[in-house]
Amino acid sequence: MVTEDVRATADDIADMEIRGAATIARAAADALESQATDSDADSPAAFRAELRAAARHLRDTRPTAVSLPNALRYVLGNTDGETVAALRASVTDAADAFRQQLDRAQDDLGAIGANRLRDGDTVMTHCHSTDALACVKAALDDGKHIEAVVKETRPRKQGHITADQLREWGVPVTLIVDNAGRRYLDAVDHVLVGADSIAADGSVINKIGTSMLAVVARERGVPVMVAAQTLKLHPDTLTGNTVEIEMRDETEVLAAADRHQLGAPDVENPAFDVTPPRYVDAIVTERGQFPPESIVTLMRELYGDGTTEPWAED
Ligand SMILES: O=P(O)(O)OC[C@H]1O[C@H](OP(=O)(O)O)[C@H](O)[C@@H]1O
Repeated sequence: MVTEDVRATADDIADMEIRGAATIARAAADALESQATDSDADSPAAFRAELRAAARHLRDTRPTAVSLPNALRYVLGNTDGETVAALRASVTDAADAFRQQLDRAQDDLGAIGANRLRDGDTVMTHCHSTDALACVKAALDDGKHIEAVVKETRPRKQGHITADQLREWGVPVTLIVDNAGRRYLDAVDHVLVGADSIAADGSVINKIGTSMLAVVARERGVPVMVAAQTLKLHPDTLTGNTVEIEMRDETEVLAAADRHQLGAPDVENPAFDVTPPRYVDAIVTERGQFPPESIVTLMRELYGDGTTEPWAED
């Protein structure tokens, strides 16, 4: 009942062919739309059940980036109608509106984040975040000269994607290994990262290594700026739930051939870590920039006191 298209998108998210919290959210909305378009359900109840099953299948791919369930919630929450045709049209409209909101949020966030960057500043990045890069792009569009020190970001080296994008925009880039982060902090004006989830207490859940970078940035007196549209706010944390940290396959850290050489050490590969709010100077959203401790106010305004799971089985 879940279409091939949805299964393929879910596989691509799980394998990180589709990655980055905002991009995952967009792909999830696209996939629900394609489920609705391809559905041959003969009753509204059957159509809704299919859509929920598709959402569950997508939801089960990666656990940490809250943009994924938030996207599913948005589309399912705006699905309405008395007939299959009306339901189908409402899913398309919801997916469209969601994509537009995503683009607008990133543009608005970029303009706000750019105000923190002065002409001649150098930023240090970790991983690849389209929200973070939107701030750099807006600063460039304002005519500012920005340079970047880009951390490689083991084990999957998403820093290469960041470096490519920045070079394309004409930003001078210095690529460094993760362990060189502290050495280069004295040469930068900001640490600029994205987020996969923001907790109600202002903790930032982002690519593994972010917390270590933030702690040494505080020690060196370099401000840490987190670019995260409100889609990254994790409503479940309002009720005390913690954010699950994805553990990925050990072969991303130790290839099978090397494992053979080394014997059998225990390998752990957490994809994300938690940076406590005291190490973060500002969370930049499309609704303005916030000290991390005050983000809970915005979260309550947008999500109320918790969330529903509209994909749950009847
Ligand atoms: O939404 P945008 O800002 O593009 O990305 C946000 C975050 O998503 C990425 O996770 P992964 O590479 O999918 O594990 C990085 O942790 C990045 O900071």
